[in-house]
Amino acid sequence: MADLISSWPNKLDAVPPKYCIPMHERPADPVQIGERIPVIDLGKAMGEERPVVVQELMKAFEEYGFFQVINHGVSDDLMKEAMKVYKEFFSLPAEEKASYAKDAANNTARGAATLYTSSAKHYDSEEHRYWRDVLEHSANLDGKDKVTWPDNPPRYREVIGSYSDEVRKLSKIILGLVAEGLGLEAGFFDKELGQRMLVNHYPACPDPSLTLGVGGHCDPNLITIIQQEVYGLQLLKDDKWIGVDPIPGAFVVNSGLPITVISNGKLASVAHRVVTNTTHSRTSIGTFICPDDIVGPAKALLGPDNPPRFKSFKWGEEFMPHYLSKKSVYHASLEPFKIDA
Ligand SMILES: O=C(O)CCC(=O)C(=O)O
Ligand SMILES: [Fe+2]
Repeated sequence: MADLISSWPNKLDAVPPKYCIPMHERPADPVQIGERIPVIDLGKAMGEERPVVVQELMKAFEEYGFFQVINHGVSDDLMKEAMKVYKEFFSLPAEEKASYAKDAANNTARGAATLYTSSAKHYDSEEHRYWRDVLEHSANLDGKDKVTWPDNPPRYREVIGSYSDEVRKLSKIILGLVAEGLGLEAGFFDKELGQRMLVNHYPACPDPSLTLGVGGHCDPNLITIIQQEVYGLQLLKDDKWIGVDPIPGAFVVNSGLPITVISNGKLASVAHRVVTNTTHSRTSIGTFICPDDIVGPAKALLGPDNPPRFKSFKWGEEFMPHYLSKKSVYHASLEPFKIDA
């Protein structure tokens, strides 16, 4: 059974050896925040300032692969309620959480809700663990998968059902702006895209300098929409880790590797990681929007001046196995699909 950190009976004074990550990955300064990533006011996207918002978003995805979004349409109450539900979930008794847990070495199952600690596939040795527990399940449009979701706290399915619907709407607005910014037809991303909830819980840690909540990686999906309230997320810009400070009521949005392929290299997917802290546990609610099964450079972008830089591939069958084996090497999972200039 997975050894959930949030189920340990006692608070520890020291980090157990298997949670101490290799020296070269340890965060030199876990609390650094530095420059602020772009903040986009989505309220302006429906009015005459829409072209400005499109430009801001494109610039953010080109330069940072990240932005924060405010006035996004998801109500504050729903966001607070979802965060409460997840915090309650992670503080359920160990026996109850154990019923969702599975072997950390085999955490790729699709569909059913699963709970696991994050063993670091990222390192040569499977011995290393990150300092987080993860709850993961699909949240698809037809709602049929709801029966596999947790039913405790008792309002879980109702609250997270509304939350995942609202965040899906937000993802469509964001992807519509991305399509517009790239010069693609408005409905380019307007499909029934897969959606997953991936919720991280990082307990307070006795020594953040020895651990990471999750190691540096790029996301394998199209875009990720993160709700956070405690600092911990950092992204790699110009070879330096910079922090993403939580803005109350905002979401953090980042572009995953398929966006780089679809945009034929124009938009970035940027490596990010999570540092721990000694005083607060941190829960982050990730909504992962997945691409269509076939991913390739958008045809409308290609021409003599912009030849394809990637081959098309099947996301689930061809890309994901590479991704899962090369996760720590940031963009390495795209290598087999690159076309040399
Ligand atoms: O906890 C976070 O803020 C981000 C976690 C993350 O990067 C991921 O789950 O892919
Ligand atoms: Fe991520």
